[in-house]
Amino acid sequence: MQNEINLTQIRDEINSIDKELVKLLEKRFNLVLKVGEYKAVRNIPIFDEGREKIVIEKCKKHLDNKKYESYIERLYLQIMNTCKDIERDEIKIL
Ligand SMILES: O=C(O)C(=O)C[C@]1(C(=O)O)C=C[C@@H](O)C=C1
Repeated sequence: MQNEINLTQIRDEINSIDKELVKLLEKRFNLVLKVGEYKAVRNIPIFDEGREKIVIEKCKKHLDNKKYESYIERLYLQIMNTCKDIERDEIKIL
């Protein structure tokens, strides 16, 4: 059926975008770990509210369609929460 073929094609495209997203997220995680190490050796707190606001504002500006702004905001809060978890879990300064 035409509709099923179309669904498969769209899902293939989603799969390939997910592949790129995961690769980029992994790069982001690796960079965040470097920030975490920098902070750990200097005793700087992981959470930086001002930086998180800047990240969200910058990301919203990258959107072509402003109707997604609040979704990008929520998604980035979640991404940064996960990044903070990674910093807490992975960085062990003895
Ligand atoms: O830039 C930092 O200071 C980070 O630790 C990275 C990051 C982020 O994921 O972008 C994570 C936690 C902070 O609250 C702010 C930003």
